[in-house]
Amino acid sequence: MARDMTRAGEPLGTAPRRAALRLLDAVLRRGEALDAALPLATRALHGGPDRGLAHAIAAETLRRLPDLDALIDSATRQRLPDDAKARFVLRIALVQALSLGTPPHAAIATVLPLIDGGPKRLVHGVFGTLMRQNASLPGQPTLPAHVAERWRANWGEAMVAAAARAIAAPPPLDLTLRGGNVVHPDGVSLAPGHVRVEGGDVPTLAGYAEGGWWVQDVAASIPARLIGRGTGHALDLCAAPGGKTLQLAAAGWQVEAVDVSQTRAERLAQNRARTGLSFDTVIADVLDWAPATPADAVLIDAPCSATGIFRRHPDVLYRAHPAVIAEAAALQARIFDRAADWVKPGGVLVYATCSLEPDEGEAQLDRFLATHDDYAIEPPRSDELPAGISAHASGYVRTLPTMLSDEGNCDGFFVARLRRAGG
Ligand SMILES: C[S@@+](CC[C@H](N)C(=O)[O-])C[C@H]1O[C@@H](n2cnc3c(N)ncnc32)[C@H](O)[C@@H]1O
Repeated sequence: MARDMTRAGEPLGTAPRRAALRLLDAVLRRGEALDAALPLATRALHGGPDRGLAHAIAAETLRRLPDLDALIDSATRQRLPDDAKARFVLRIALVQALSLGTPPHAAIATVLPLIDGGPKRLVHGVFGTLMRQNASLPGQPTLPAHVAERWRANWGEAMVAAAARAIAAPPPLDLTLRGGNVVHPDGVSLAPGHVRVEGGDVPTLAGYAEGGWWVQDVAASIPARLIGRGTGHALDLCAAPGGKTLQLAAAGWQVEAVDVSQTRAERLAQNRARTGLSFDTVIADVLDWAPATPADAVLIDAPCSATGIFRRHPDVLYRAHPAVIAEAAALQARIFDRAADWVKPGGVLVYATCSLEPDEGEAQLDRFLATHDDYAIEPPRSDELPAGISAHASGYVRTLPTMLSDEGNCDGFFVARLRRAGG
């Protein structure tokens, strides 16, 4: 039976803060994904609101980490080690008081029990000093230095500034529409079959139960847009939870959706049931598996560092180390090469990653084209792309945080469409 982690004698509300501490520990010390750590870290909490609070505290701490640490360092004579529990607890107290609107006395009272015999007086003292100084967080968050440095080197200063601005505010919610007359919340449309809404609790939004739409960032809708409408056989490789599978099925294709993860494939099944769209699912490792026949269209949404989705998943900023990017890039190259054999002559191959790292995008395309002379890049027409997004001069699509800045930005994606010779 679930047990509230608030222990006897602790202030009410300590339990979600303890769960937030566990989440931060999972991400920052063990390199786990925030969402993957959520079930275990929050398993003893009663109900959704406490779980939501724990997640919100941890996610906001990750969005604000360098600025929170700078405040902590300004108020300690001896720098606290990065992994000191006192630093973790201070981050949680400060982010609540300075960003989440928690009254300071509640922010500190609910974290002090987490110190467990540690330097409570130090934590209390640092927090009190900063509150008396009217400490505040900058309007534009500071990105972790190693990420800012890498992105500056690859994309320039304007991209780093745009990324920092983009992480400051909750991103809008993009919906992909199934087609026809479907019920959906009001919003702004940046492309056919797309609507951007302000956000909210997804299952309560208009039309969710009817299954006429699904959540998918506008940039994430580009890969399937570049395959377009068709009635032939389409392979969707690395398909779960299925945003692109649903798009392809809605566009008329006979889709075979392949993913290695049984758990994630369950999300594919739920999405199929809710939208009423039809497609086949295969649970397999694409490095071992092969289709029975080549397909008219193949979409690879390759596993990657996911740095392009840092707005909704700020933990990627702390997990996507160079070694992780290099490992993902090696896997992407293997999947890309295998999929090349699964496209019919004259068919189309779309390669995509939700990454802001050229090694997972531009460099993959260069390597592929240098080793596959039966493929040529097929640049998108402007009417195939959402408003405000254009193709790179080399014919692929690269979305960056500098794009759609007046509309609420978009995820970072790399998408290339290739046509196989013959047919
Ligand atoms: C970027 S996500 C896919 C998102 C999905 N295409 C969508 O639009 O909802 C990458 C997926 O690749 C899957 N994956 C990773 N390695 C794989 C492999 N070797 N074979 C098949 N699927 C793999 C993961 O389970 C994950 O679901």
